[in-house]
Amino acid sequence: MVQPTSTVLDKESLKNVHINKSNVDTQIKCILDTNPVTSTTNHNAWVLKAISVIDLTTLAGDDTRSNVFRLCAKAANPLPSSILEKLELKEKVRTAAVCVYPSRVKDAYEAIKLMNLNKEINIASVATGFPSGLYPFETRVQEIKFAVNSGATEIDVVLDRSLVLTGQWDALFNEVQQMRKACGDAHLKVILGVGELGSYNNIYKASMISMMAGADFIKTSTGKEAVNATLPIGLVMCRAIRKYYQMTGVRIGLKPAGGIKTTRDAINWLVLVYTELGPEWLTPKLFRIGASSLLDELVQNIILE
Ligand SMILES: O=C[C@H](O)COP(=O)(O)O
Repeated sequence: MVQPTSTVLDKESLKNVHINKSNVDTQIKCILDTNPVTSTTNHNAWVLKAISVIDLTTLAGDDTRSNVFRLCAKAANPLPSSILEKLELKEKVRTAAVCVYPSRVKDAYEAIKLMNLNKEINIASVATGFPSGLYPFETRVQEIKFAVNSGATEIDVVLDRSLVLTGQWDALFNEVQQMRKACGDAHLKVILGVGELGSYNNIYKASMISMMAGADFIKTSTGKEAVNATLPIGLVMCRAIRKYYQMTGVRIGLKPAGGIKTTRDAINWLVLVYTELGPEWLTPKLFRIGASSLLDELVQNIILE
């Protein structure tokens, strides 16, 4: 669990952040020119890596206990036996977590307990007035406690974007710090809602403030905004994570989420993180992909010879 580090970093220093959009776009083009897929074995290794970092998500108004049970079964056994037999894998492949609404956490907890996989599959819950964050602070914090008490081990909170858009950095820091406290031992992922933050500078600053206030992960989006996880935005967040690591020695995770649907999308994100943060970030402890419809596509793209 990451502790708040406001004493290490000075919030005032964020005033001089200027991120140049055309530089970001050029750098993304260079990164994506590096195609890591060089053979069938290597292609499958990237696909399996992508599966292992998925937070398998259902965040729909019609979510029920039974579809959460099905989601958990899929997270536990994402590959059909026909593929398992052909690949002869040494290690079991599972997704890193499932991600649900607070009221469905109990169902996920019971499903995962039934399979005896509590230590292998994390249970993430969205909270704090997902997706807008525009609810009273008291109820937002109560949602965190409710989800933790129901069995969530990871909490994906949303920021109140208005605090970013009006430059209320201290208020933002205080809110995230209190959310961190409410999580107790659960990991805190802070969803920035990047598509509604107005500029790359704001995305960078909100990333820094969230990390200073104790986020274990910074996450791009709820999946409900018009603009969700894009690679240029991912690059800006990686740069903030790298800067934070250089200044504190603490590694914070990245979770792109929202609109990641294809094998190419997933591999591009892995390449971005590998290039910008290094191979040590390509583990479920430091990298997740939040997605509701990516898994089937990845499984279909495993090449069997
Ligand atoms: O947190 C995860 C996102 O809500 C998933 O978005 P998606 O449904 O576009 O994959």
